[in-house]
Amino acid sequence: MYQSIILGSILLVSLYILKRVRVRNPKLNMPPVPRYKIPIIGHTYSYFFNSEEFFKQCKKEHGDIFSVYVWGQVRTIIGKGYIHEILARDEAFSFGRAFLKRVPYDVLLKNMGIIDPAILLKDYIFCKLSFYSERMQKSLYSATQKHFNIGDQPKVFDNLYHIMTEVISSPIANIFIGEEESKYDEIITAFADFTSGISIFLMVPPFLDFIYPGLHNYAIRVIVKSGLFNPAAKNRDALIKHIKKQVCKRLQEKEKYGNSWKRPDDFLQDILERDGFDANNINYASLSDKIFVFLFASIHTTAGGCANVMMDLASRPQYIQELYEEQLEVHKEADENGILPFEALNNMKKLDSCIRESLRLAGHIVTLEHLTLKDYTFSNGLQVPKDRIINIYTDDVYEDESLQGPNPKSFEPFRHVDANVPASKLGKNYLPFGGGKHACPGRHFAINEIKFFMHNFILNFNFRTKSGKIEERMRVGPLAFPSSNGIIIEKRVK
Ligand code: HEM
Repeated sequence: MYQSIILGSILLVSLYILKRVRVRNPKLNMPPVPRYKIPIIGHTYSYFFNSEEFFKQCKKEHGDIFSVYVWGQVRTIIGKGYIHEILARDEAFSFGRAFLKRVPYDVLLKNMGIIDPAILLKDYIFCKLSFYSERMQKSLYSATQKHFNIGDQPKVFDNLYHIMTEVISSPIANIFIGEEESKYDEIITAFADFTSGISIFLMVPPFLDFIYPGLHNYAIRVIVKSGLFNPAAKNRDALIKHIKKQVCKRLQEKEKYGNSWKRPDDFLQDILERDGFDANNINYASLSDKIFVFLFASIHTTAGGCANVMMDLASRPQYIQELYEEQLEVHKEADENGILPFEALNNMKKLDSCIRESLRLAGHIVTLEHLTLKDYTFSNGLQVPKDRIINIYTDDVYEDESLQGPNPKSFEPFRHVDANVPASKLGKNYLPFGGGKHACPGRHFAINEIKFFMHNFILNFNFRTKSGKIEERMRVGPLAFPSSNGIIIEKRVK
C-alpha cells in the first residue's frame, strides 16, 4: 500500500517536472507566466473561481499576451491587441481542433466519414434562407405553442436553455430531415437530448489533466467508447428509424411517379443526391452521423442565445413595451396565416439591436478556444509552441469603452439601433461568432431564428423574472451559460 503511494507520488512529481521543462522551452520566446504559489494547481483556483479579477490583474502586469497554468497545462491568453491574428491565421490556429479535444466527435460520430460541415451548410442551407423562412416560422410557432402552453394564469418556467433546445430542435429537424419527420416528439427529443449531452463535455473541467496532460481526453474517449455516456449512441436508433422511413417513402414515390415526382426540399434529400444515392446500398449509420454533426453547432448556440435574450428582457421588463410596439408594426406585414415575408426581418431594428446586445454580453471572460497547429510568432515577437491551447480574452474587448461606447458592460438593448450594425455583423468589438475565414457561417440563420421566435413571444406574452431581480448568467469558471432561474410568463391581453 505505502509502496504504491510512494511510487505514485514519484510518478506525479516526475511528470510535473517534465511538464515544467516543456513550459520553459528554451528555443521559444514564450509569453510571461504570472507567479503562482501551489505547484500542480498553478493558477487553477483563480482561473476558475475569480476569473474576471484574475485576468484583469494578469493583463495589468503582463500585457496583451500571457500564459496561465491551469488544469495541469499551460494555456495562452490573448488580449484585444492580438485577437485578429488568431482569427485570421487559420494555418496556425484551429477552433475545430480545440473543440475536438473537448468533444470526441471522431468516436461519437465514427460513421460520419469525411465531410466539411461549413461547405455543406453553405451549399445547401444558407443559400436558401429566404426559401426556408416560412417553414422556420411555422415550426417555431407551433413549438412555442407547445412548450409555453399556458392558460389564463401566469406560469413559472425554469431552465430556459433546456426548453429552448426543444423549441429550436423543431425548425432544425424540419429543415434537416424534412417536414414530416419533424412532427414526431421522438425526433425532437433525440435532437435536444443529443445537444444537451454534448454540452456536458464542454462544462466538465478537465480535472484529470492535473495528473497528466491529455488524460481527461483519454478518459472521455474511454467513457464514450464503453457506452457509459454516449449521446450519439443513445439517440442514433431514433434518428435512423425516421431517416429510414423517409428514404423508403421517397424511393417508392420516385419509382411510382417518375419524372413528375416532386422532390422534397431538405438537407437529407440534398446529401442523398450529393452522395450518389445508391438505393441498394444505403449506409444509415453514416447518414445519421452526418446529420448529428450539425445539431450541436446549430441548436446549442441558438437555444442559448434565445434563452439569454429572454432572461435579459425578463430582467428588465421596462424595455418590453417598446419592442412590443415594433413587433406590432412589423406584424402588419404578415399574411392571413400570420407568416411574415422574409424581408420583414429587416424591420425588426430594435429587436435586432437587443439580440446583438445579449450576444455581446454573453458573459464569457475568456472563450473561443483554439489550438496551435504549429509554432507561431506573434507580431510583438512572443512565441507559442505547436499544440498550445489559446483562449481569447473576450472580456478585454467588451469592457473597453473605446470599442463599445459608454458603460460598456451595462445591458442597453437599443445601443446598436443607430449604429447600423445588425446582430449578425462581425467586428473587432463583437466576437460571439468568432471572425476571419472560419467565422460562424450559420450566424444569419441563427439570428433569423431568434428574431422569428422573439417576434411571436413578445406579441403573445408578458414576462418577468421570478425573483423580480436582474438574473445574471450562470458562471462555470470563465465561461457563462444561460441562467437556469425561473421566469414568469403570462398571456398578453390584446
Ligand atoms: C447564436 C448562434 C450561434 C453562435 C453564437 C455561433 C458561434 C460560432 C463560433 C464562435 C464559431 C467559431 C468561429 C471561429 O472559428 O472563428 C462557429 C463556427 C461554426 N458555426 Fe456557429 N454559431 C451559432 C449558430 C450556428 C448555426 C445555427 C449553425 C448551423 C446551422 C452554425 C454552424 C457553424 C459551423 C459549421 C461552424 C464552423 C465554421 C468553420 O469551421 O469554418 N452555427 N459558430
